[in-house]
Amino acid sequence: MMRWLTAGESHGPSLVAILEGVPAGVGVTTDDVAAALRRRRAGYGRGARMKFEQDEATLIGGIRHGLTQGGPVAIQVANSEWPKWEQVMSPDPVPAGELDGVARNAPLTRPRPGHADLVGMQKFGHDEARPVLERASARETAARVAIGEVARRFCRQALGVEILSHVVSLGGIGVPADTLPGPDDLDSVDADPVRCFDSETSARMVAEIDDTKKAGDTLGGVVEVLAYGLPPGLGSHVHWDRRLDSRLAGALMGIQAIKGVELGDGFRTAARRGSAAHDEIEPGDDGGVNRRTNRAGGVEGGMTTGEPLRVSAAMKPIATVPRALDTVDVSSGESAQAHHQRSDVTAVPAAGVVAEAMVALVLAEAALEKFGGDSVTETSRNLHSYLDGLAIG
Ligand SMILES: Cc1cc2nc3c(=O)[nH]c(=O)nc-3n(C[C@H](O)[C@H](O)[C@H](O)COP(=O)(O)O)c2cc1C
Ligand SMILES: C=C(O[C@@H]1CC(C(=O)O)=C[C@@H](OP(=O)(O)O)[C@H]1O)C(=O)O
Repeated sequence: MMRWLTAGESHGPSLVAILEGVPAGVGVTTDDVAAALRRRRAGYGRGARMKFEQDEATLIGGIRHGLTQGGPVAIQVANSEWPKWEQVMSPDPVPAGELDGVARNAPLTRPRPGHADLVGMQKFGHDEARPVLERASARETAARVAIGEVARRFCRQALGVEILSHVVSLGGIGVPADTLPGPDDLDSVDADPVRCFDSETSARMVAEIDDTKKAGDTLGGVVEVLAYGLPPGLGSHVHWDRRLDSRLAGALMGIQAIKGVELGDGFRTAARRGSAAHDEIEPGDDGGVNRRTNRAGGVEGGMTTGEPLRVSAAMKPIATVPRALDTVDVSSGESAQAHHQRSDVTAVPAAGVVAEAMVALVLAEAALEKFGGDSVTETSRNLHSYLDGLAIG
């Protein structure tokens, strides 16, 4: 069984993530994790904070000489801005008077619509938003990306699976319907300013980000995660919470600001006739079976089919809108403008990187359920024995 947790606040000393149940022998280094974290910070349209704040990754458990050892993997992602927040976010009580007049400690009493601010204050009994927004902030996704990199490497090394993502729409501008990066295209997607695989569409997205920035507004969009090389049979049809589609949807909806998830052609399939909605099966050259299409996105009956996995996630526009939204100042009960310091115009390219991490964690867990193994070698041997014994394949 694999399980994981993160802890930490946006302006705290560091985030930390623990991933338990990783087999021994996964090759991963500090540089690998740092490179994954850099990918999450990139993307045209991200805000000033991405430039001046650095993620400082430290592997603090479970990895020795570049290989996982079988114990829990713990990764710390420190925040280079911490010294400025040491008093405001101090875990221990701060001596009386020390925070008087400190601007960044001013109570945030104007909750921002679209954030956890207001309902978090109501639920947890806070009179200002700081204790809510510090944990709700998507900076937490840095911790997920760190352990997601371990899961991605396990998927690659034990199963031969490659996971990547690309932006399929941003601010309503979408790629042509047949845009599909292959397993080796991650670097070229990453080289694009908005992580879009179609350069003409990318240029229009960049122009839309520029216009939106001038207008003091923000944008959302859709990312698609692809996984190539999956065996048939991860997940199960036998119960709702064993279905791989259910688990992928939960994992992606668990990313801040994701409001919809689609497997394969998803909502487009709902508008088709049955004869044009499914993936017909035909005999393969090697005595096996082929699919004519992959509209289902590589999952049928809650199980991988062996076709590429395609799962998309829709992100709402950034909620801290520079042209601030209306709210109420809870200290006075009067109408006010929502609190705003700075904002990204869009974080859709970064959301793709986070979505890859979540998919990697789900696939690694599902693979370990199916094949077991306490080492990469053992998982891989079990996978090949299963593939060799497939009655139809
Ligand atoms: C990678 C990433 C970066 C984000 N950056 C910002 C940001 O700069 N400003 C902002 O207001 N929201 C940002 N968000 C979204 C907020 O975290 C999100 O709107 C908030 O958690 C409320 O969304 P929810 O209702 O889905 O929880 C970001 C989300 C992600 C995934
Ligand atoms: C710091 C990160 O993202 C932050 C996520 C975020 C939010 O509300 O989710 C709001 C912004 O923070 P702030 O409003 O404090 O400047 C982003 O910069 C990060 O991704 O590393």
